Amino acid sequence: MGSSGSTLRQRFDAVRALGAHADATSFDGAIDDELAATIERQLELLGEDPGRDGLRKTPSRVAAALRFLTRGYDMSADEVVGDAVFSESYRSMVMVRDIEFYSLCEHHMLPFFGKVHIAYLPNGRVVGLSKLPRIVDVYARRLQVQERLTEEIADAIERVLHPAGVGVVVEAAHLCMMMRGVEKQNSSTVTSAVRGAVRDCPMTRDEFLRLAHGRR
Ligand SMILES: Nc1nc2c(ncn2[C@@H]2O[C@H](COP(=O)(O)OP(=O)(O)OP(=O)(O)O)[C@@H](O)[C@H]2O)c(=O)[nH]1
Ligand SMILES: [Zn+2]
Repeated sequence: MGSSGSTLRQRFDAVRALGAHADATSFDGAIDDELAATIERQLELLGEDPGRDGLRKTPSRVAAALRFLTRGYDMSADEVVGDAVFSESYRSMVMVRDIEFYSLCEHHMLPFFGKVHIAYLPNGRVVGLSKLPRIVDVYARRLQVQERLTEEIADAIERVLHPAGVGVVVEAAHLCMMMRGVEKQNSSTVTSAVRGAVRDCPMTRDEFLRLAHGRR
């Protein structure tokens, strides 16, 4: 599986290669059933009784939750933006701040979550504002590391909008550093990706950092 994730078809083929659901008609159904079976097995290995009342539906619930939390694999930035790109002469910085996100770290499959700030410099075109948080979800709803999430959001905005510059800042807390491992409750991780004039022009870069830190 590459960093962009596999397609539903590839995942279905993988499920079929295991010999399960050879004649299933629904890709989604086959994957959900196979996921639930592995979760039932995990419960057994953890010493639980998957047959007891409270756990009977847990494998299918967890399967559905995992599919929801990784639904970005079935989405693309181009699709979510659609035709919401509009000709405009406005050329100053546009920033959408404090976009909350939830992702799963690819090392432990535990949540990391926080806020994304996105800025771009229009180059004759602006994008519908809601599409920026939608782009965040396309890449956050996958197994990720924070650095790649940051870069992928910036890459997508460049590709879709061809702006004069892009800046993305991600601030996050990682549960794998909080509830296990080093058990540090108050650290936060900040990553950034800057492109075009947001990287190369000192004044623009300063404006971006000021806005990203909530100063005017
Ligand atoms: N760079 C980066 N590292 C991450 C991210 N999420 C989790 N990690 C780290 O991935 C690393 C995996 O290290 P390993 O030594 O293989 O795994 P581990 O023994 O579980 O490590 P500890 O968390 O230190 O107990 C850890 O240092 C995690 O903090 C992320 O988004 N970016
Ligand atoms: Zn982790």
